[in-house]
Amino acid sequence: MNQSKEQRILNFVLQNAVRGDPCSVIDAIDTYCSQKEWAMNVGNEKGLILDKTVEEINPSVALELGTYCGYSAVRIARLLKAGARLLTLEFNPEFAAIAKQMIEFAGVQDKVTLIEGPSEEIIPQLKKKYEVDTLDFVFVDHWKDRYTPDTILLQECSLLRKGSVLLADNIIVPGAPEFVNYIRNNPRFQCTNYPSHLEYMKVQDAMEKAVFLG
Ligand SMILES: O=C(NCCCCc1cc2cnccc2s1)c1cc(-c2ccc(F)cc2)cc(O)c1O
Ligand SMILES: [Mg+2]
Repeated sequence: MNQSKEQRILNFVLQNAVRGDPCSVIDAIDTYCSQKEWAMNVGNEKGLILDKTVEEINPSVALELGTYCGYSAVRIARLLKAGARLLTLEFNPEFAAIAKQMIEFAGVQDKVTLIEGPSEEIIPQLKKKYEVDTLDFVFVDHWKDRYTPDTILLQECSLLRKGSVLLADNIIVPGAPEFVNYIRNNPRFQCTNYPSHLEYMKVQDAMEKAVFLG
């Protein structure tokens, strides 16, 4: 049975990065995916926007929708203060298995809770089952047609508080036009657009930051 692309990415990291060094894991994934096989990691250019947003907020509790191979989970977790935590949701069991190994190799497993399942099922469980009060930061990077319903669901589940920050990937490619329309016309959110490029490509993309006003 030949290997998946995601398994090849993990193998490259295991052979080329340094165990316990998140930056070397991030660099190895970016090297592989820019030189060998494209993959839907947020990448280094948009990754720097993610880094700056996380550093600005310094979240105690962060949520990621869409783990994939764990690239952005490692990027976020490496910046979290002692005691802070990241919950990351992945729908695909194969991707979740790769991400678990990636997160452990990077040495950030103590900060990260990887949850397998659909967002619409998991989000309503965050308070009771995962002991979340409110979320300081949400990185939105899953199915593009779930950005809006899940932003509504987060509000319905009282998981956002005044100042909670959402950062959404892929505003242009693949695109999330319904989300852009929803969030920019919603008086309860203060939005900022960050033009960038699709990971590992010269194609325009963007991220959208939305601060919940309560
Ligand atoms: O689809 C993308 N990401 C979503 C996959 C999420 C699956 C999940 C659903 C779900 C539901 N509940 C909980 C957890 C989860 S995880 C994606 C795609 C491209 C892309 C692909 C081809 C292309 F030509 C140009 C860009 C670039 C990107 O940066 C992406 O993020
Ligand atoms: Mg993305």
